[in-house]
Amino acid sequence: AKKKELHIGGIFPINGTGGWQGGQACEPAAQMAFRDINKNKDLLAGYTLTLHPNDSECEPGRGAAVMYELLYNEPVKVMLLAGCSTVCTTVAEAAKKWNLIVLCYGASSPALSNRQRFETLFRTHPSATVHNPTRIFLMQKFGWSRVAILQQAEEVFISTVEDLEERCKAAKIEIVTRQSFLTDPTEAVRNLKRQDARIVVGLFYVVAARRVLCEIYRQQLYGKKYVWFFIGWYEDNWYEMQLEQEGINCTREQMKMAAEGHLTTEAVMWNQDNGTTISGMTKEDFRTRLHEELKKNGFNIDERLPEGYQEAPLAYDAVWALALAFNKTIEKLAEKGKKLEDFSYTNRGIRDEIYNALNTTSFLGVSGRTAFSEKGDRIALTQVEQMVNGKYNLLGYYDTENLKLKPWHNKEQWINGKVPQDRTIEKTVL
Ligand SMILES: CC1(C)CO[C@@H](CC(=O)O)CN1
Repeated sequence: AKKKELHIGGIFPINGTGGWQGGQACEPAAQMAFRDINKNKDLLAGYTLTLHPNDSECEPGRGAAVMYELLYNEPVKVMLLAGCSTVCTTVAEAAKKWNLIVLCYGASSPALSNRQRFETLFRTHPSATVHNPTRIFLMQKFGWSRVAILQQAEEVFISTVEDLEERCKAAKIEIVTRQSFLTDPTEAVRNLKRQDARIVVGLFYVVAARRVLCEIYRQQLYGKKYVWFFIGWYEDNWYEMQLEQEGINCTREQMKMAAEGHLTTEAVMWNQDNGTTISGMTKEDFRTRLHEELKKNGFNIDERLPEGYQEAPLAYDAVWALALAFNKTIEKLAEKGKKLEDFSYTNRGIRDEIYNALNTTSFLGVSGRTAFSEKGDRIALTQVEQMVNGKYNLLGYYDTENLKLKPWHNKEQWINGKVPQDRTIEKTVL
C-alpha cells in the first residue's frame, strides 16, 4: 500500500550572513536524516516523512514570511524545524496558534527558555546559559569567590549574564563589577582594572573578542595574576585571525601573550565518544558523510571546515527526535482510534500528544545524548579547555544536569604552578 506522507516545514539559514557560518550545513544534515529515517524499517511503518525546506537567511522577517508560505499552502505541515535564535523566536511565538510544535536545531538564546511565550518549542541546540553551571564549578574548583563580568551589549549575552548573576549569588560568589560595551571595550577594560578584577568572565562574539584581547594586552590585564573565561566556539586560532582587516593594533605575538592561560567553556555538539548512535553511525561516520554531502552540494570544503559546521549534528538529531516522537504519537493515537495524518492546525489534541512524546524523548544521537528539559531546552555536556602556548588543551567535560565531571584530566597549567588569586592578599605584617 502507498505510504502516508507526513509533511514537515523546514526553515534554514541557507544564504545571507546574518547568522552563524555553521548554519549552511544544517539543511544537508537534515535531508540526510530524512533519507535515513525513511529507509529505516523499525520507524514510522506505513509513513514517509517529507521535508519542505525554505531559506530564512537567518533573518526573522524572512523566517516569518516562509513560515506563512508553509502554513497557507497545502499540504498541511505537522511540525516545523527552524534555526537561528531570531528566526526561532519569531516562528515559535507564532506557531503555537497553528498548534505546531517547533524544533529548533540552531538557537542559543536564553530568552527561548520560556514556556509562557514558547508553549510548543523544543531545541536540540543548548541555551547559552548551559555554560554557567560550568563557570560556577570552575570558580569553586579554583577557589575564586570574587569575579568580574565583561560583556558585549547583545541580547544573548545580556540574558546569559542575568542567569550567571543568579547562580553566582546562590553560590556566594561576589561579582565585583559587570562591564558592558557595544563595540569598543577600552573603557570597560579600564574599569575592570580600576576594580582590581582578577577573574573575568567574558561574553562576546569573536570579532569583539579580538578587540578585548588587544585591550587586555595594552592595559596589562593578563599574566600570572589574571584568569579570563572566554566562549569556546570561536575558531581555534581566533586570536591571530583577521588582525589587519579588523584594525586590531596588536601583533600576533602580543595577542598570543594576552590569550595565554585563558579558559573556555562550550556546549558539546558532537557525541563525546565514538560509539554507535541510534542511526547506526558513529559521529565520525556522520562527519565523513556530511563532508561528502557538502561537497555534492557545492560547498568549498577545506580540511578544517567540517569542524566549522559544528551544529550539523544538532540538525540531524532534531529529525531523529521528531521521528521518535511521531512513532510514539502514532501508537498513543491508535489507542484512541485516531491517526497522526488527521492533524490539522486547529487540532489541539494531536499537538498535545506530540508535545508529550517529545518531552519524554531521549536517545544517543551524533550530537550525544539527546533529551529536553521541561522548558524544551537541550540537555548537554559542556567542554572546558585552556589555551597554553597558543593551543587549546582539553581540561575535561562537565555534566550540568547531574553537576558532575565527565571526566576531568587535571591538565590545567598556571604560571609558576600557582592558581591565580581572585583578589589582592593584604600582607599581614607579623
Ligand atoms: C554556538 C552557536 C554559534 C551560537 O549561536 C547559534 C545561532 C543562534 O543562536 O542564532 C549557533 N551556534
